[in-house]
Amino acid sequence: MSDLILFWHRRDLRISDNTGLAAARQRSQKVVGVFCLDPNILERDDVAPVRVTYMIGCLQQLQQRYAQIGSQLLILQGEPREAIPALATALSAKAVFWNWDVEPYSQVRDRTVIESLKEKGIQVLEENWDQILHSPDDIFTGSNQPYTVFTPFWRNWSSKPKAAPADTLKDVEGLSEQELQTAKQAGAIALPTAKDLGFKWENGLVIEPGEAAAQERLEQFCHRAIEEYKEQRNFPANDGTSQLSAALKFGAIGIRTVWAATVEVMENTRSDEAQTSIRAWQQELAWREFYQHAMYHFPELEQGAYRQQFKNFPYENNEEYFQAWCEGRTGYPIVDAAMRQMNNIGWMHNRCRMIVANFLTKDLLIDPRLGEKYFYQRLIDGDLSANNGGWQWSASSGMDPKPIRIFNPASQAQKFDPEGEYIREWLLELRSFDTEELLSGNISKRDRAAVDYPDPIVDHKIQQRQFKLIYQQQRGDSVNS
Ligand SMILES: Cc1cc2nc3c(=O)[nH]c(=O)nc-3n(C[C@H](O)[C@H](O)[C@H](O)COP(=O)(O)OP(=O)(O)OC[C@H]3O[C@@H](n4cnc5c(N)ncnc54)[C@H](O)[C@@H]3O)c2cc1C
Repeated sequence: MSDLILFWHRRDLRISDNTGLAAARQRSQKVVGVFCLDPNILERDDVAPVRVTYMIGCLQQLQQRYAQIGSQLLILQGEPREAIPALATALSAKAVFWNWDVEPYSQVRDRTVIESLKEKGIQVLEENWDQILHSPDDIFTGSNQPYTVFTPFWRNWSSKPKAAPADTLKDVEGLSEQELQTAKQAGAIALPTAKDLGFKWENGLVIEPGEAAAQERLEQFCHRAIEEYKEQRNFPANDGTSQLSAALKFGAIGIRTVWAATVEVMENTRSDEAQTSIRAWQQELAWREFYQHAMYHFPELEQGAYRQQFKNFPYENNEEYFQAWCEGRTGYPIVDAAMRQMNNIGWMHNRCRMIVANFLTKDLLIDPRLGEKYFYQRLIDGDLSANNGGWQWSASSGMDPKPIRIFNPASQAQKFDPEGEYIREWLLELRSFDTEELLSGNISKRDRAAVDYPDPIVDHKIQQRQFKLIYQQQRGDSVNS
């Protein structure tokens, strides 16, 4: 009889191209999955109902995948440091394997689980990376330090060979009926719905959960859009990006599979333009890793600004302004359209994420941590490292060096939504206005009142001057806009 290995899934909700799972299968034929609904995560006040709904959908699909190959995915609910060792002990598991994570909470949690398992004589697989192409300890500067600037990171990271996708789990043995009973006694439960867990999301999912849907999305994107990515990626009204972020966050797709797909399209195209686009998309995957490595090496990023002059920045934090920003009622059409997109579907285009984050921090003078949390409460793809990196980049408080960027909402709209399609899609009350009015925001008080659309809550020109002044007082640096 084979030894039982439990594989603890966390943000790798798939059986294909999963490095830890493939390692478990190499060790034994009897591999059973487990997922733990962790109150330390689910009871935080920044959990997005849409994200939990997507995650539960991925877990449903994963249970089906395990059933198809003759094994099971068990669900636990409780403190991982108690629930995982209790299940492993009850089932006399030889080992518990899982993939490593960069997030500060995961690092602490995993150490307590390892301790508890080792005390019970159960083996673990340590330091196994799966969700990134290179371990954070593999990409260092010449002086052996973590990178704090993206471009040299990218040069180093992109020059390194990438691993091929890991073997898909197959030919496995699951638990017997009797062992399943034991698992239940040790805490295994039926998979709850998001609603059972107290999360209400009624707007449907714009991104279909699960491994098969993620694979299909990747194929579709690589079939066509990736070759036009550089051109299309900045226009929120167009379907020019992959929308793979939720799948990458929860690991519904393996990063090696994603990378291999980009290499394949690169090999099959001779057009310089297409190759530049594919490279641009690969670079986004590198940004994702840059932020994950940064979170691993500098866990204090979770608490706030990286740059010294932003650590005590005197943000005004006007509550009414913050509320208006959250609701998409600032009176700036491109900002409001973007916020309503996120509030409605739980996803926002990258260009718009940059616009609204810039607006909150530079025009409304509100602490980026408030915006970061609001995003996390709403996004289907909410990810600590990417969200923190995006907010710090937009607030100019992060690792990227000067210049300080101040976006003008009207110029952004004119450049990236030139027909006003995106604004019209999300601001129904402004649908019949002229494009010029939508883009510039030059709409009379009377016209605004007639459709119950607010006046601008601040004046961009005044606010940007104010921001620059405060910034210069803090440090005396120059500011570009
Ligand atoms: C303020 C702000 C907050 C953000 N919050 C998140 C977040 O919580 N979760 C998240 O996944 N992304 C976040 N991003 C990054 C980016 O906006 C999204 O990854 C992207 O919009 C997702 O759409 P896509 O999958 O179509 O991206 P594509 O353009 O197709 O990019 C492919 C993949 O690369 C990664 N990626 C792309 N851009 C970035 C980036 N700038 N930083 C890190 N990874 C990137 C994502 O995994 C994405 O799926 C944020 C950006 C900003 C400016």
